[in-house]
Formats: sequence, C-alpha cells, structure tokens
Amino acid sequence: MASLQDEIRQALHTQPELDLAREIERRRDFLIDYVSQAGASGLVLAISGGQDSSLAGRLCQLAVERARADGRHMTFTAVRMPYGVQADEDDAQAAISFIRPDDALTTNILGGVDAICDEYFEATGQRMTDHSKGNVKARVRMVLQYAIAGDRGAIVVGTDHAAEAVTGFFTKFGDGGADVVPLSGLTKGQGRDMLRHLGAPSRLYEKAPTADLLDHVPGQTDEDSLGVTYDAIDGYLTGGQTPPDDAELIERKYRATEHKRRLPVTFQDDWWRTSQVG
Ligand SMILES: Nc1ncnc2c1ncn2[C@@H]1O[C@H](COP(=O)(O)OP(=O)(O)OC[C@H]2O[C@@H]([n+]3cccc(C(=O)O)c3)[C@H](O)[C@@H]2O)[C@@H](O)[C@H]1O
Ligand SMILES: Nc1ncnc2c1ncn2[C@@H]1O[C@H](COP(=O)(O)OP(=O)(O)OP(=O)(O)O)[C@@H](O)[C@H]1O
Ligand SMILES: [Mg+2]
Repeated sequence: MASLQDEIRQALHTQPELDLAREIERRRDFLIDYVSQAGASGLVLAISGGQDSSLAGRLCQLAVERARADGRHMTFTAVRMPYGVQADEDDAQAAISFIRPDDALTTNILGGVDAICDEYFEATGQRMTDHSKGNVKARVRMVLQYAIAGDRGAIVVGTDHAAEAVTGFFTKFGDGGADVVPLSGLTKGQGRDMLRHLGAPSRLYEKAPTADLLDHVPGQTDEDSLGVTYDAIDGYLTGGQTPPDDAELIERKYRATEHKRRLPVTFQDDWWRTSQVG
C-alpha cells in the first residue's frame, strides 16, 4: 500500500527533479493555451514583492509576449495591492520592474478592508480578530482581481504551489480563489530556482516568505506561522526522509485542510468522511 507521503506527492503532482528551462516553457505555454481556449483577453495577477507572485507574474508576461509574437492578442495586468503602506514596497517595485507587465495598476485595499471590519463591529459589537482580518485582506484582493478581470475579459492567476497546497496555507476563496495556477506542483525551492533561472534580482527569492496579513505581527514569516521549514516541506514533497515530527505536522495539516483543495461540499460527496483528522 502506498504511504500517505506517496499519495500526497501524487495528488499534488510534485516532481523530485526539474529541467528548469523546460518547466518554465511548459507553464508559460499552459497559460497561452488556457487564455486562447477560454477566448479571454489576457491575465490578471496581484504582485506582492514576494517570491510566488514574482515568478507567476513573470510567467504571465512571458506568456502574453509569446502569444503576441504568434499573432494572438493577449495582455497581462499586474496589480499592486498594499494595505496602507507596505513595509517591503521596495521589493514590490523590484518585482514590477523584473516582470515588466504590459499594464501595472495600484489599488489600496485599506479602505475596503477597514470598511468591512467596521461593519462587522457594528453588527456584532466585537472587533474582528486579527487572524480573520488577515483573511479579509486576502479576500478583498481576490474581489479586486475578479473585478479587473471581469471588466477586461481576462483570467485571474493564482500563486498556489505544492508547498502551500500541502499545508492548506492560503485563505480559502482569498488568494486560494483563482482561475489558473501556473505554479502547481512546485516546491518552494523549485520556485526559487526558476526565479533565479529567469534572472530575477536575488532580493525577490532570498527574502523570507511571508503572508504579511497580520496588523499585530507584520511580516510574520510563513515558517513561524507553520511551525515547519519550507526545506522540510520540500523534502517531504520530493520523497525525502523527513524528521517524524515534521512529517506528522505536515500530514495533520494536509488532512485538516482537504476542504480547501475542493469545491464546496455537496451531500453527494463523501471525501470528507475520511479526510478530517484535526
Ligand atoms: N472541515 C471543513 N469543511 C469545510 N469548510 C471548513 C472546514 N473547516 C473550516 N472550514 C471553513 O474554512 C474556514 C477557514 O479557512 P480560511 O478562511 O482559509 O482561514 P484559516 O485557514 O484559518 O487561515 C488562513 C491561513 O492561511 C494563511 N495564509 C493566508 C493567505 C495567504 C498566505 C500566504 O502564504 O501568503 C497564507 C494565513 O496566515 C492563515 O494561517 C472556516 O472559517 C470555515 O468557513
Ligand atoms: N501586499 C500584497 N500586494 C499584492 N498582492 C498580494 C499582497 N500580498 C499577497 N498578495 C497576493 O497573494 C498571493 C499569496 O501571497 P503569498 O505570500 O503566498 O505569495 P508571495 O507574497 O507572492 O510570495 P511569498 O510566499 O514568497 O511571500 C501573492 O502571490 C499575491 O498574488
Ligand atoms: Mg508573501
């Protein structure tokens, strides 16, 4: 019988070794194919200054440039979405310079997020927790990307990859809400290698990954939130020997977050009867 580690690796389509040039091409071509098939005008993605959106954003721009070279009309819209003033705005600008998108917009989510929090307070008499407010930030970013994509006839790009998918480390219907996910199956280290291969400035892949969603702990690293390193997660996903405590934590998170990797549950579904070990 296959181990849970093998099942997860299969479900998330991870590969131990990558031919970087080929993978970049494959994912770029997937974006071109998808936009063409959908009859869409192009792609939309929020750019944070972190590793994942820098990589996905550059793949989007490479895709639309390639499509145009082949005579198809396609454009990429990159969207900055700070909450107020972002501490690592310099990195975000470095990401935009690296990506060189056809169009770069800036929206500030502070007004929208704070209005939702005020409404919540009015209704409940309680302040929304910082954790839930962080998820509201992620969901407001999703709402804006869909408004832009809707008006432009474009497709929304997500940045989920295997190291986030396995732990369910994303906001359901927030950054998890997207139409296409060109980084699927990649470990965090493979994404870093691709970004380096694409000639990104090192500050974009050497910085500590952060969801940066909390007012009270700005810039909290993903590894601190998760309680496990990306190296350990990547090792697990590529079939390596993983320290038992790390493997146990990863598997517990995987089981508990199955609902995030599925569409909303219907009464005809039964996957959830076996998946939830909290
Ligand atoms: N068993 C179940 N079946 C169906 N639905 C279930 C469920 N258990 C919870 N739920 C639903 O899911 C909700 C909880 O999920 P969710 O709203 O996502 O919230 P939650 O998982 O609590 O928080 C999101 C986590 O992802 C992290 N994150 C978010 C965004 C970006 C990044 C990043 O790396 O950049 C990281 C964030 O720091 C936080 O730790 C519950 O409120 C409930 O509505
Ligand atoms: N401040 C932000 N401005 C614009 N988009 C954001 C911001 N924060 C998050 N996002 C969007 O949400 C996605 C998920 O965030 P996540 O932190 O996982 O990725 P990242 O910031 O691109 O990379 P890293 O994981 O290395 O921090 C981002 O890829 C981006 O599309
Ligand atoms: Mg980030």
